[in-house]
Amino acid sequence: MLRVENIRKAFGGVVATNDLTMHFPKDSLTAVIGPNGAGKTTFFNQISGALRPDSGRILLEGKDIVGLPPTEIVRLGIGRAFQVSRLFKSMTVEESLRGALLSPLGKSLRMTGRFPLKETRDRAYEVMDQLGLTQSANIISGNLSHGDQKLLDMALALVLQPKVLLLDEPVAGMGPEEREQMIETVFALWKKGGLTLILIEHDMEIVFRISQHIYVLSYGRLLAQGTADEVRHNPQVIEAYLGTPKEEVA
Ligand SMILES: Nc1ncnc2c1ncn2[C@@H]1O[C@H](COP(=O)(O)OP(=O)(O)OP(=O)(O)O)[C@@H](O)[C@H]1O
Repeated sequence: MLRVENIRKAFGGVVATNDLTMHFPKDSLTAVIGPNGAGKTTFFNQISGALRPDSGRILLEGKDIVGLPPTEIVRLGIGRAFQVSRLFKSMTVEESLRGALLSPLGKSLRMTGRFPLKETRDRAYEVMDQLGLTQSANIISGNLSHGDQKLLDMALALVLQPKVLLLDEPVAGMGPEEREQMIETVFALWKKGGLTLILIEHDMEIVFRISQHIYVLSYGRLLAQGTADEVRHNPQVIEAYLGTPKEEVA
């Protein structure tokens, strides 16, 4: 579904992503982890088109998307929910979602037939149902709890029916209960099928629990990859996180 080949991005002397090659098969759930400053956000920024790689290719279903504007990348099927919610704070949840569908981008998706629904309301409610937001349909977005704001953030990406969804730290800043709920929601969403999910997350317990495949970055490079068990016991990963190869991560 999505393949990045040798992407490199430097900021002055800092190489934030250094020759990264990764593959995200259709309908997979993959986590990208790494210590602070490893290059995770820069990696997402390149996929979503916010940053252009200095070199390398990003192939979505075989088409190189490097250099395309972010709106075009969304139109091609890559959605992103942000670490910090960017919401229409003064609109209700339903209005926000319908607003996204009525935006030029939403309209163009509907017209190309990838989004065949005539009624934006139906689509808005479908996504609210999926994420457990229906009861909050009439609440002003700015008044939602932190967890529900993150759900709305995800809903705004989902309402446009992405093929690939980038989730940037979905449980950041949440208490244990909210965190559990969010992970269940994300996992159920992915389980339903039809979505290739890529997750940046600092909470290792969650990453190890739900990911099919994990890529570990360190100083912009791919340090390790594999299943949860492979990564958890990888001495290089343990060293990168704990500074000592003697103990195990988590
Ligand atoms: N716009 C920028 N200008 C200069 N340096 C940057 C910029 N963005 C990122 N960097 C640097 O690139 C490196 C990778 O940063 P990035 O934010 O991608 O890491 P990260 O893995 O997402 O970190 P965190 O987990 O702390 O969010 C860091 O050294 C960071 O200081």
